[in-house]
Amino acid sequence: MCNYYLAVDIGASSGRHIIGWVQDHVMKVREIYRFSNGMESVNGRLCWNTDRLFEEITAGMRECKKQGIIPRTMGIDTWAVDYVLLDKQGRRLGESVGYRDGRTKGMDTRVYGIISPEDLYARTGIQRQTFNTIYQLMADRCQQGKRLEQADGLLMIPDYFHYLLTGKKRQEYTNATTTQLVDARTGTWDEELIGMLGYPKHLFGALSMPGTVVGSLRGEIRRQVGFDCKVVLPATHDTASAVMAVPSNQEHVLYISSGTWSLMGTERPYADCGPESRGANFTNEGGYEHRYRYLKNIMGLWMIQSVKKEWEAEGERYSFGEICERASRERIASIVDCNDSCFLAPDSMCRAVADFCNAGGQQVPRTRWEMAAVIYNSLAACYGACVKELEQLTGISYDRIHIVGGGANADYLNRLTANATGRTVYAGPAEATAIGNLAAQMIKGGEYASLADARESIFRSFEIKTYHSKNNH
Ligand SMILES: Nc1ncnc2c1ncn2[C@@H]1O[C@H](COP(=O)(O)OP(=O)(O)OP(=O)(O)O)[C@@H](O)[C@H]1O
Ligand SMILES: C[C@H](O)[C@H](O)[C@@H](O)C(=O)CO
Repeated sequence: MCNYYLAVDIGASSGRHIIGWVQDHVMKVREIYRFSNGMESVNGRLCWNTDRLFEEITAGMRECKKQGIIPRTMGIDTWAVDYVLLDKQGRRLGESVGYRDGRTKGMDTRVYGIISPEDLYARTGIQRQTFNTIYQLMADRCQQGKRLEQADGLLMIPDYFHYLLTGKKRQEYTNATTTQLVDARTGTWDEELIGMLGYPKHLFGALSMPGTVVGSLRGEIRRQVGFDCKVVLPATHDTASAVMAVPSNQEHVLYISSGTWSLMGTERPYADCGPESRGANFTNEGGYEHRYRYLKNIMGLWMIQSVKKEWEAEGERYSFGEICERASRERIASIVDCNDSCFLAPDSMCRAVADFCNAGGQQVPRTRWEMAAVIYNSLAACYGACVKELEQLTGISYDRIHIVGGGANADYLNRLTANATGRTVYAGPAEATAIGNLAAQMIKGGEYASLADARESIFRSFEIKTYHSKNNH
């Protein structure tokens, strides 16, 4: 008899319930339930529909019961930086505004009036992104009257869902670091910084590490889903979970966690909060066992998701596989800077890409497939530049790149990446985030002795495709 574990992995574009178990030291997984996700406009703000997402979470749990698979433990991971405020009764206070909403415009200037960007980076090691929680909280303070002062609790999105499941409020460490309010050295909230910014201190409690037991399901949830189980914290930031599933125990490994975003970097035992890292806008996000994810956010497959959606609105529906394959036949050479802020939340991604090409005197894509080819080639070019920066900053030469996440399925992009970086690319597993989520639970459950043990098992359990570069570095 094997033990089942349930990972609920909710990305910015889709969520899924994945059941995992270990047999003869091999990890097996099975998808039980899948649902879509995306920000929705509420009163002119881009928000997450947390009520619907929670309904999807319990619907997937009911499906587990229906299939006769009762997990021993479960855990939820999601994207980072966004949060829910709670009132004194523990109810959600207002909407959970999504990171692509424009409310943080100008909030960085306000924060820098209180603390310089240099000092902020030296303390937290987190890259500057206009949507980090630190700036969102400033927007809350400046634009939402007394909402922040009235709040009795602040939970990041997965913490909020764990709370709805168990009634227990926990603030998980890996996701907390993306707020840009955690001290990179101590791994605890930077209370002095929080005080300087005037954020209510009672919102920031003790941080809990992945592997912590949150508790059992509340009675109401037990009745709804038809079973009880323990909720165990995974690395609740999806990127932290994905990196746990990078299938290698080599000392120096480069990875790209490729989904809505492309997170490219390496795992390190310490944070580098120095001026060179700040200048290159690398981040030091907190990872499992206080490892650090030294990486850069690259706009990622959001660009492809966006053009796909636009084409669908025009009545043309294509799968990601089809888009990728058709793009591979094109020869257009135009390249855009994927990290330009014009691609963060444009009204039309197609127009934003075309305008960028036009402004630089490059060929403007004329067809859908040329548009997709420009995006894939631009992402690969960005990865190529990022490898160089990483090698310069770390002083280490890397010979391989592991691509994990849904983007590992993008065959054409993998080939372009191998050529643009001059490195061998290993693509897979595609469900790395859910697998990393499961790994944290399975280590807690005694199935694996350590993260190294889990990674070795993941390497043997899932298909990993190899792409050799035509341009050796
Ligand atoms: N068969 C495929 N061919 C090409 N690309 C693919 C394929 N399958 C998935 N992708 C790419 O992977 C991306 C989805 O990644 P993933 O499923 O990890 O998304 P997500 O979980 O919603 O995002 P995230 O967790 O990063 O926010 C898609 O946007 C798509 O571009
Ligand atoms: C804003 C993004 O959510 C975040 O930076 C990224 O790490 C992520 O969570 C991708 O899923």
